[in-house]
Parts: sequence; structure tokens; C-alpha cells
Amino acid sequence: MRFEYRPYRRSFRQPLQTSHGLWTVREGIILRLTDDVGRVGFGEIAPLSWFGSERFEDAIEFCQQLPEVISFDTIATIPAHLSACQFGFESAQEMLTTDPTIPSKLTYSALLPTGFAALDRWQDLWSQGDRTFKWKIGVADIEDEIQLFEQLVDELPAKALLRLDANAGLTFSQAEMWLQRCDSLGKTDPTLEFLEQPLTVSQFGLIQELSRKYSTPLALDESVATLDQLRECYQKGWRGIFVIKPAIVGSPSQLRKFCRENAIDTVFSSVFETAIGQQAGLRLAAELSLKNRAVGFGTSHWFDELMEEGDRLWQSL
Ligand SMILES: O=C(O)CCC(=O)c1ccccc1C(=O)O
Ligand SMILES: [Mg+2]
Repeated sequence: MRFEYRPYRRSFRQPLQTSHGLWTVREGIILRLTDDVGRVGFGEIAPLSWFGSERFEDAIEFCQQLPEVISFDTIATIPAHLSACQFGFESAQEMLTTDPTIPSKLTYSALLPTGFAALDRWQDLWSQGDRTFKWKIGVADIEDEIQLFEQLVDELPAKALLRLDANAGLTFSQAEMWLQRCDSLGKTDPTLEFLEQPLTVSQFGLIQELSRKYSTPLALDESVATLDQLRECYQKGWRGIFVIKPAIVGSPSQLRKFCRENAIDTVFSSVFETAIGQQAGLRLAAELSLKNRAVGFGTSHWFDELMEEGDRLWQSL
């Protein structure tokens, strides 16, 4: 197959604030494979090094050292530490050989702005059809955040679902404060779906302790950024929710195998890749989401835009 690649760099209209800091620019690489009969497959490498994948520079270096003609074997032997490269190449290869449309059974989770702005935003999203919302915590003062949270839960209609994402930004005692609040809500209000990654990756044992002590479901995200980490957390006994970011987790075929063998409870989520990476990620989500939890890939009204040809994006780079 002929192999070509083009790097891209896009500024967010609205930088993303997480407990890891402010994220302003998304850099990645679009891949194009062309086989002997002229079939074309696009793929995307969208690394997120602060989350546990290789760096953008590592991915560029890997692409640079490849020849202009590569084989399926080249792709099958990309090492695990280049997990975003594994995803990009393997999804391009899949697009060469399979139907790239996304099954439309998915529901989408909408990301609320951090802080007070969430209270101003959810109504618009609700009226556009979104029913699952995600709100980042661990960003501001905890007392203020918990107060806003209670207001938000109060305001949201009974049919809404809310996810909290701490991005590993809480201390153990802060996590306990949050979970006490969440648990006491839970008895009267089914709105809270889960709390995501309360503590850091190295605090796995403490997260497990929290999951035993509180009834609010917990989800691992940073802890399971790559397939190796996913396997390790499963082996250590995690049976809560696993957030899967397909663009950085690694090889799609290995991911399929793991999810099917172990029937894990997954939430698929984007790393703000372009339409090309999203298409491949959403196909995996549709295949592998056992409980049909909403996917964290922006809102459903981006869908049509997503289905445009990869060609257009390629031409624009
Ligand atoms: O998961 C979602 O619903 C939206 C995506 C999201 O929150 C996210 C996007 C990029 C990097 C990290 C994260 C995260 O879940 O922590
Ligand atoms: Mg997260």
C-alpha cells in the first residue's frame, strides 16, 4: 500500500479547562493509505501525551522513518508505546476494506462548560436533544463546585443524566466529600450517572476503596488510557466503568478482543480528534458499548458534519 501523511494543527474555539491545565491547540496527523486497486483509507493519529499516549513528535518521527510503501505487517507490528499510531494506521487499514458508515444507534453526551457557565448552557443543549451531560470538576474551589453541582442537579429535568469528571484532580478527602454528596442525592434523584477518575493513576488502590465504600458508580479514564493499562486494571479487579478513548488506547483489533472477552462496561470518548478519527472511534463505540451508554463525542448534531468525506479534510491540509 502507498502511505502518505499530513500533520495538522487546530486551535480550539474555546480552550478546554481541566485539572491538567488549559488545552488550546490540537495537533495530529492524517494518514492516507492507497492499495493496488486504488481503494483509499484515511486514518488519524491524535496523541494526547498528558493523558498517557506517545507525544505528537514521537508520532511524526514514526511516520517519517516509514517507507512510501508499507504492508499490513508494518501496521500489525507498531509497538504498544505508540498507541495513537496503532489506532491511526489500523483504522486506515480497516477503512480500505470495510464500510465506513457509523451505525446510528448511538446516543451522545454533551460537554458542559466548566464552572457557573454550565448552568447557562444546559437548556440549549437539552432543547437540541441532548440528554446526557458531562461537567468537569476539580477545577475551582470545592465548596463552590459542590454548591453549583447541587444547583445543576436541581435544575436538570428528571430524564437527564449527569457525569462528573475530576480528571484526577481531587485529594482523597475531597473525593470523599464529593461521593458523600453524590450518594445522598442518589437515593432521591437518579440523575447522576457516574464520577470519572477522582484520583491519579498511581492511586488505583484508593479509587478501588472509594468504589467499595460509596454507591455512586465510578469510571476510570486516565487510569486506562492505553490497552496495557486497561488490561492491568481489569486484572487487579476493576469491574466499574471503563472510559475508552479509542484514538489513544491502541490497536482497534486488540481492543475489540479485550472488550468481547471480558464484557466490560464501557463509555467511549473522544480526545478532540478530527472527523476522521471520530468516525473510526464511533464505529468501535457502536460495536462495543454493552450498556449503550452515551458516547463522549460532542453532541449529536455534529453527526452530519462527521459523515463528510475524509477527502475534504485531506485536501485542506
Ligand atoms: O468524554 C467526554 O464526554 C468528552 C471528552 C473529554 O472529556 C475529554 C476530552 C479530551 C481529553 C480528555 C477528556 C476527559 O474525559 O478527561
Ligand atoms: Mg475524563
